[in-house]
Amino acid sequence: MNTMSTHSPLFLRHATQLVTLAGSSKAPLTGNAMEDLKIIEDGSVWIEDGRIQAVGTDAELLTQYQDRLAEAKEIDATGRLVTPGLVDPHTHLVHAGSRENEFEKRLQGATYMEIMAAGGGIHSTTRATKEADHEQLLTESRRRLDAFLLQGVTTVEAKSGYGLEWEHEKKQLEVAQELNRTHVIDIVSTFMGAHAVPSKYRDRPDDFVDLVVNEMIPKVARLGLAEFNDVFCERGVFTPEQSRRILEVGKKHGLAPKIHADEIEPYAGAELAAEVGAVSADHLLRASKEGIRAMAEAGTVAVLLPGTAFFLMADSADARAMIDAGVAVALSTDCNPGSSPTVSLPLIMNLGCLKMGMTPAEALTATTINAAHAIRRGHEVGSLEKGKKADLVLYDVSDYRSLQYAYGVNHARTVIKTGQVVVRDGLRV
Ligand SMILES: N=CN[C@@H](CCC(=O)O)C(=O)O
Ligand SMILES: [Zn+2]
Repeated sequence: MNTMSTHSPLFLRHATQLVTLAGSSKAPLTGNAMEDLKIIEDGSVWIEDGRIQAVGTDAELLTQYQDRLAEAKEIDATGRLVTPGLVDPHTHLVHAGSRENEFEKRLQGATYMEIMAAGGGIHSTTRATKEADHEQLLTESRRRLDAFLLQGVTTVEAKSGYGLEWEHEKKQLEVAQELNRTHVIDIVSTFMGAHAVPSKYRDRPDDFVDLVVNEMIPKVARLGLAEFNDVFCERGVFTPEQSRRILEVGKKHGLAPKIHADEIEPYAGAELAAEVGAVSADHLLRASKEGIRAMAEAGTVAVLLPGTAFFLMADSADARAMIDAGVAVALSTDCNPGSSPTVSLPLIMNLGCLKMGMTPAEALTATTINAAHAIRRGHEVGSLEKGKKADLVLYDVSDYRSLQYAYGVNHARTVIKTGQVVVRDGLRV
């Protein structure tokens, strides 16, 4: 939502640690640079017209704005950590229903893919989403967005893919658009018509691919319903050849490619991501060494989803190997009812550290500036520097490592979105 502030300037002062991540608006951070959070101690930020006007030590900003102090509203961040608003670059936000029954089945030994092959999984959420009307989807998704916001998330990517028919894919994308207009969180939309092969196409999946590329993608592009095009490239879902076709046709229509790659089995998804110039390849639990190398060369961001590995009781992606190979790594919740029903990026950071060998600093980079680049918003959000959207989070701790360390705890107290306080004392304003 465009919540450009017409109010007085905000002067946030004296943050014990002001994590700025400044200087990387053009490209994501890779290698050792992912550890450099560009922290300012006793840091302050001057905010006006929804944008960051200046960032520095309190002494610097006091000098710069001494003539205007009287008109500003002050926020005292003494003893507090302040970070950029968190960015979630991979969610299935817009959906209906939940899948507790499958959770129980998996605990008894059924696998995610077995459940899907038997007509459950993505198909089950597709049935619920098709039955839901626009209003119901709006209400359910808005509730999830509110929960994201309370944990410091200010930008969220949202995929379709629970319609699998034009009418319902369109409905999901329209709900995402309406949420973008009416909720303070900014939404970035991705079309994912190729999320599963509908049962009536089970024996002729290429006919469904035809439908996606010949009808759905052109309509999505014509109506301006999404910016990205995604596909679930996985054995038993879409092959690398089908995925390539879907992503290449998307590109012709101006939709930037993303891919669900190498999640359950190695399937050369990372290689395909690099080949088609995908903005991001996501999951990558079973990505090959060659695929990782190719992604590093192509500049494809790895969006890793350790909550999904945790929830599916699978081995996590090898974030360490990816960072060491020069791949820019981002982290996401994957918020969806089947493989990761969470809205907590701080929890995901914790799992990134404990399960994937990331450092706390890398995990924070991966949920801010690198996450922003994974959805082509690196110029707008993800760091605190002059000219960027004033999206900030103020926590009840003073050390950034507390965010990854205290798992399952929400430390966000104040959230500022486009220059306005939207969460105060942990509550929605
Ligand atoms: N793996 C594919 N898609 C989603 C899960 C969707 C679902 O199970 O409903 C994911 O990214 O994890
Ligand atoms: Zn996903």
